[in-house]
Order: sequence, then structure tokens, then C-alpha cells
Amino acid sequence: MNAIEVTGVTKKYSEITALDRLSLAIESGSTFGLLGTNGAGKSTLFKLLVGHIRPDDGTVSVAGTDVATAGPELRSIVGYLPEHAGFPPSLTGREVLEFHARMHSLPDAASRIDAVLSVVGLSDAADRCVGGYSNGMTRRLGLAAALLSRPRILLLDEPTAGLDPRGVADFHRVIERLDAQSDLTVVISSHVLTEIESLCERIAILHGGQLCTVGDIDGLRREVTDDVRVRLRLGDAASADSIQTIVSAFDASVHSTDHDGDVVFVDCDPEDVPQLLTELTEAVTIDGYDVREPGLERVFEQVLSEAEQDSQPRQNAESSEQLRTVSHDE
Ligand SMILES: Nc1ncnc2c1ncn2[C@@H]1O[C@H](COP(=O)(O)OP(=O)(O)OP(=O)(O)O)[C@@H](O)[C@H]1O
Repeated sequence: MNAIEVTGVTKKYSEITALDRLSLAIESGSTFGLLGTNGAGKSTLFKLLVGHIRPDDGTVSVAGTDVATAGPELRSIVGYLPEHAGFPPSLTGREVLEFHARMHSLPDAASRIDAVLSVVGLSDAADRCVGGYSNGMTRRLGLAAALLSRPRILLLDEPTAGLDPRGVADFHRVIERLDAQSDLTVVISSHVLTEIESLCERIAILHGGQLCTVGDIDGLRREVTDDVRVRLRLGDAASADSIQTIVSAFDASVHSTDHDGDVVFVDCDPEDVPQLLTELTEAVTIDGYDVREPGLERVFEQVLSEAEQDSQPRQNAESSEQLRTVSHDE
């Protein structure tokens, strides 16, 4: 069964088309990644799913309920962590949640608040003022608020943006625990492709308000390439040119090379890796290497470049410069 069904949805903000005839179904119980460039329409989709805005055309349903006609029960179906969730700094974490519980008329507020504080790891900080919370704690409080009404669907809009690596890891652990312990459907939007790769099974990529692709990550990778990516750390600066000379002898199977400082990336046929490494180590000093599956960034870049070739320039499209804001964690 699908937790989310969006059919032919268009949403405009005056002359800006934020979503353009979008159709997307997300299966119940899955953790789903929503990717896209800045301004692709991800936050707009979340706001439609939670009923904060209405589509100009098309239908949106969550857990079989049409959002257009749903009443307050929508709050117990969908939990939402917005991109910019702020709380009154003078309230404690617990008081913030008590306020949310009153808004949602939750019957068992006190025990529910204790439970969600424990899920997000804020029990010890519950009676401290939110103004003294770190960014990571504030995001986890936002997650606690989203979980308060025991939703069946959880929407997380860039949940780890601005968090330090430990904050990111803590947040991921909470999501993984939620994923393992329940049949919750989680939809995460993020610009950090490695985050989506580690948390999600399926993804959709949006661009200019349109759906470019949807599918499971491994399947999309296979559609894009059979290559592996060899990452080489060079022992001396002069060897980047030598590498180019050597890999050019493999031109049928080496599909691209790139470098970042003293690290060189070679995308090639997996069968050619042993021969390539042998020849390279004979010719240049290599301090280390590894061989990886192509990252999700390969899928992302390919899908977007195809979408850009296919589409007419859009009045409200963000500049191609912004494509580079997507994080590539090499
Ligand atoms: N309230 C609004 N008024 C006018 N335009 C808006 C409004 N909200 C969003 N937009 C525009 O709609 C488009 C989609 O915005 P949206 O915030 O949904 O994108 P996004 O994919 O979430 O972007 P980002 O990754 O930068 O957060 C953008 O062109 C944006 O400028």
C-alpha cells in the first residue's frame, strides 16, 4: 500500500511554478529520499502533504486520506519537521512539547512527551531552556514534536542541515532506530547525498518542480553505469599528469578521470582495475587507494544533466551555479 500518493499536482506562487504536474507514490513503511537542486520544489511538496498549502491542480493523499478534505486527524497521520523549525528560547524543551500536545489535543500528553524525549535522546535536557540548546538538540526537539502525535508518516525537510558530524550521526541513529522499530514511512529531503544513500532505499529526484526520476538507489545506479570508482592518493604532486598518460591507454574502459588535490578518481570497468593498478604503481608513487561503487552523486548529476537538456529554460529555475551546492562527500 502507498503511504503517499500525489497525482498531477501543480502548485504556483503567483508566476512561479513550484511544482509542475507532479505525480509520485511512496510505499508504506519505507524510508524515502527526496533530492533536488535548490528551488526544485521539495519543501513545497512537504507543505502540501501536511496540508499547510493547497495545490492549484491535482490531488494529494496520505495514508488513503485526501488532504483536501481531511480534518484534524491529518495531524495524527503526518508528522513534519520543517526546514526552519524555531522554538521560543525561554521555554524548556518539555514546555515546547506540552504546547504542541495542547495544539493537537493529545489525551496522554505527559507520558507521550516523556516517550518522545527519550526517543530523540533529550530526556536529560528536557527541563533546560531551548535558547541554550545546540543546533543538533533543537533539530531533535523538532523531531520530538513531529513524533508526538504518533504519526504514520514522518516528513523531514533537510533534518541535518547545519549540524556538526556528531550531530548528524546522532540524528541518523534516531532515524535508523525509528525505521527498525516501526512501520513508519519516513520521507527525508537532503542535499547531502551520502545521508540519503545511508538512510533510504528509494529516492526521487526533482528539478524545476518536475519529477526527473524515481526508483531504488541500486537500480538507478545500475541504469547510470556499471563502472567502479577507483580513488588514488598520490605520493607526489607531479604524478597527476603521469596518471592521465597511463589511463589514456585504457581509453575503452576508463570512462572518466578527475582529481581533487592529490586524490585522483578513475571511473572504469571493474575488470580493468587490477591491470590499471599494476601499471599505475609501476609508474607513479601511490600512497593509498580504494575501489568503490559509483556514488549517488553520479546518478544525481546524470539525471539532472538529462533533465536540463530536455527542459526549456524556466523563468523560475535557479542558476546552474546552485547545482554545485549539493554536497559530495568523497
Ligand atoms: N512562499 C513562497 N512565495 C513565493 N515563491 C515561493 C514560496 N515558497 C517557495 N517558492 C518558490 O517555489 C520554488 C520551490 O521552492 P521550494 O522551497 O519548494 O524548493 P526546495 O526544493 O525546497 O528548495 P531548497 O532546496 O532550496 O530548500 C522556488 O522557486 C521558490 O523560490
